Amino acid sequence: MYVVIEGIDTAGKSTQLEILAKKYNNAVFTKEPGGTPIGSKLRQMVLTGEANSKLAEMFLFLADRAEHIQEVVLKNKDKIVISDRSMISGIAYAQNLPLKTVIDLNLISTNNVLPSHVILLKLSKQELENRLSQKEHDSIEARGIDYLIDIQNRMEKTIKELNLNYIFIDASLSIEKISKDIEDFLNE
Ligand SMILES: Nc1ncnc2c1ncn2[C@@H]1O[C@H](COP(=O)(O)OP(=O)(O)OP(=O)(O)O)[C@@H](O)[C@H]1O
Ligand SMILES: Cc1cn([C@H]2C[C@H](O)[C@@H](COP(=O)(O)O)O2)c(=O)[nH]c1=O
Repeated sequence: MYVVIEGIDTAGKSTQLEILAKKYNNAVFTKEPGGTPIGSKLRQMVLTGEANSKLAEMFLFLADRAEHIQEVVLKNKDKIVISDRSMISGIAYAQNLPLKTVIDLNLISTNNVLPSHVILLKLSKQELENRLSQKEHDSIEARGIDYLIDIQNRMEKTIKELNLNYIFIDASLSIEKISKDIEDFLNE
């Protein structure tokens, strides 16, 4: 089982992962970017805005993803792997390129491995504004509200385009209700 939890910045992914970690104590918890030693270095580079070129930035994420799939997802394919972000973020955040092109590049990076379960936490513009106002922004969050809402729409489109097994959850529901919906989805 390869489960991914997706959503734009502040959607509540870490909050739900903390709850999942208590329920699934035999699962492998991981993340993109940064789920491997090389990935940690790549994460630092992208989030501090070292790449000036958007294309270079996307290739850094793709490198992280290729290493992560080989070293974490495939090496634990007999276990439950639960990841904070995945190729869905990779496709959605690379919004300067056509969806089809980015999907193809991402499928190369994952060796065609797709998640078995996708959880997308969806924020309203108002709730996103509220949550972003309460934290310091990294170089991607600094791109603003409209940018992130566009990314969220691309996430939804990507999940449907790839015909994945998914649940979309309103991220402004209570933490407990979201967690229950996730548990039901994983137990289906
Ligand atoms: N269901 C919820 N209702 C209200 N606030 C929430 C809910 N879930 C999370 N939060 C709050 O929203 C903020 C962002 O949550 P969290 O860090 O879990 O998001 P994230 O998706 O992991 O963010 P990022 O991608 O930026 O790391 C935190 O202050 C958290 O306490
Ligand atoms: C995987 C991936 C991520 N991003 C962006 C999304 C976030 O702004 C950051 C990651 O930070 P988080 O604390 O882990 O949420 O990177 C991206 O632009 N492209 C990607 O492929």
